[in-house]
Formats: sequence, structure tokens, C-alpha cells
Amino acid sequence: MRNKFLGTGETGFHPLRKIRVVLSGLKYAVRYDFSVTYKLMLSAVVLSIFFFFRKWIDFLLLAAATAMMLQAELFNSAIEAVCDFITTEKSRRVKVIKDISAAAAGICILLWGIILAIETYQVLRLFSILH
Ligand SMILES: Nc1ncnc2c1ncn2[C@@H]1O[C@H](COP(=O)(O)OP(=O)(O)OP(=O)(O)O)[C@@H](O)[C@H]1O
Repeated sequence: MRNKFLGTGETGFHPLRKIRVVLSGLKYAVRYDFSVTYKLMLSAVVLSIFFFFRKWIDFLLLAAATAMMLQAELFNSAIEAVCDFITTEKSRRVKVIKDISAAAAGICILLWGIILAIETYQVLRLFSILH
């Protein structure tokens, strides 16, 4: 793929190829990282309930939190992969890099968890109002 800043690689705009790259990255994350898969599944269950009941504010809030969590998980995985690509030897520098990356992901996961808990409570209230 052409690097627009360095002027290297292929020219042209290929939206389909971009979508394929995005799906490929998501496939790696979801297939090989169970901690991403189960979080996405939890969000999907609650999101589909809000979608069904047309609770758009709750839907959008949880969707935003899920996107933020997924983004943090993906960046964390990419940084870990770069570290492991450079060296699999024990290294204090690698430890610092991975720990900082994990901390960034952890903050986003914590916020996602809080929002998921609040929204799950909303779902339970929704059902108790119906029955
Ligand atoms: N090469 C290394 N040298 C020193 N410490 C390391 C090294 N690799 C990993 N660690 C330590 O182990 C922790 C976990 O790293 P690892 O690459 O195993 O991530 P992980 O537990 O698989 O994370 P995730 O669940 O997000 O994929 C790091 O945060 C770091 O403290």
C-alpha cells in the first residue's frame, strides 16, 4: 500500500482493499484473542437488545464504549506483536513498552466494563417494566 507521507508503494485509492485490510485485522484480533472475542460477544448481546427496543442513546453509548475498548485492545495487540517481532528475549525495555500499552488498554477496558454494567442494569430494568 502506498505511504502518502513517504511516497512509497502503490498509487491510487482502493476503498475495497482498505475494507479487506480492516476485516483481516479484525479477524486476527477476534480469532486469536479470546479476551477480545468474549468482550465483543457481551457487548453484542446488550447492543442487540437496545437495537430491538430502539433505545438509541443507550445503544450509541455502549457502541462508542465498545469501539473504544476494541481500538485499545487492537493497538495493544499490535504493539505486543511489534515487540515480539523485534525480540522474544526477556528485556526490561520490552516490559516497559508492553506494560504502558497494557495500561492504556486497561483504562479503556475499565470504562467499557463500567458502561456495560450500567447498560446491563438498564436492560434488566427494561425487562422488569415489561413483565
Ligand atoms: N520480552 C519480554 N521481556 C520482559 N517482559 C515481558 C516480555 N514479554 C512480556 N513481558 C511481560 O509480560 C506482560 C504480558 O505480555 P504478553 O506479551 O504476554 O501479553 P499478554 O499477557 O498476552 O497480553 P494480552 O492478553 O493483551 O495479549 C507484559 O506486560 C510484560 O510485563
